[in-house]
Amino acid sequence: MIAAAPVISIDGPSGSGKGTVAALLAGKLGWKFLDSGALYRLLAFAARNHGVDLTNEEALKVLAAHLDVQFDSAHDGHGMVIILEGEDVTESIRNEQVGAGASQVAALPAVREALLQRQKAFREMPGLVADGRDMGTVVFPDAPLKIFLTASAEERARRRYLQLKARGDDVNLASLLEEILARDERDTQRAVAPLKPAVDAIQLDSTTLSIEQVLEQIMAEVAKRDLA
Ligand SMILES: Nc1ncnc2c1ncn2[C@@H]1O[C@H](COP(=O)(O)OP(=O)(O)O)[C@@H](O)[C@H]1O
Ligand SMILES: Nc1ccn([C@H]2C[C@H](O)[C@@H](COP(=O)(O)OP(=O)(O)O)O2)c(=O)n1
Repeated sequence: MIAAAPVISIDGPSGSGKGTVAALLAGKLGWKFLDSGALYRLLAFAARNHGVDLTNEEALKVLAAHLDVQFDSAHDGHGMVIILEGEDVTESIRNEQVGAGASQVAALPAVREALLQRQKAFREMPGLVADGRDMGTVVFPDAPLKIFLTASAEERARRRYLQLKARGDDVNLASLLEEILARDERDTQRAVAPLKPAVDAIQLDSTTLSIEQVLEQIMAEVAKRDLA
């Protein structure tokens, strides 16, 4: 039997640093990268474009199954470009409105089922770093290294505020904190694949850690397991 490619799953709430750390880790290891949240964001974005209501599970299931999306490496070699139906949506899916819509469609079982195979297909040699909410619990339960990354809600709101402000978005810290708390609530309380640490996950609180310190701690776990 051919061994499956190793997976490092990084799950956690919004703003804990998953996406940043997962992309850096994948770059460092030369592994593939799955930003699973982008799929839910793309679905919420496509639904708005096509006039599909975010509660219409049947229509969203069909849309999810036919989502015409491409993840390309950026020309400068950093990051990823996301193309939806021929349009570059890399930036436009990154606001809190799309994030909230993503969290809403992500609670629907038929949507999660429709996106499951698409996520599993990212698993390729030499390995995959996967970021999301249920990477270690549902999509890649056999991942040899599972990280559950957290930070206080206040710190996560502060990070998101700085990130969106740097892009030129008109943002407000108090409402970002409210949105983050509402999303935490929806993501942890839903019936299917709720946000929770896998029993064998390593929990890392990044509230007072820099991105480099988080990366160092994960690399130490990679080394312990001889993954690279
Ligand atoms: N440990 C950290 N310390 C300070 N800022 C961080 C840290 N981790 C991530 N950030 C910043 O916080 C913002 C949100 O991080 P991101 O990776 O998008 O989080 P997530 O994917 O968990 O929502 C980004 O601007 C990122 O640079
Ligand atoms: N594996 C995943 C990834 C994201 N989701 C849902 C729940 C999240 O609130 C939204 C958006 O996820 P995303 O990781 O892009 O959001 P953040 O960058 O953490 O703010 O999608 C999910 O249910 N399962």
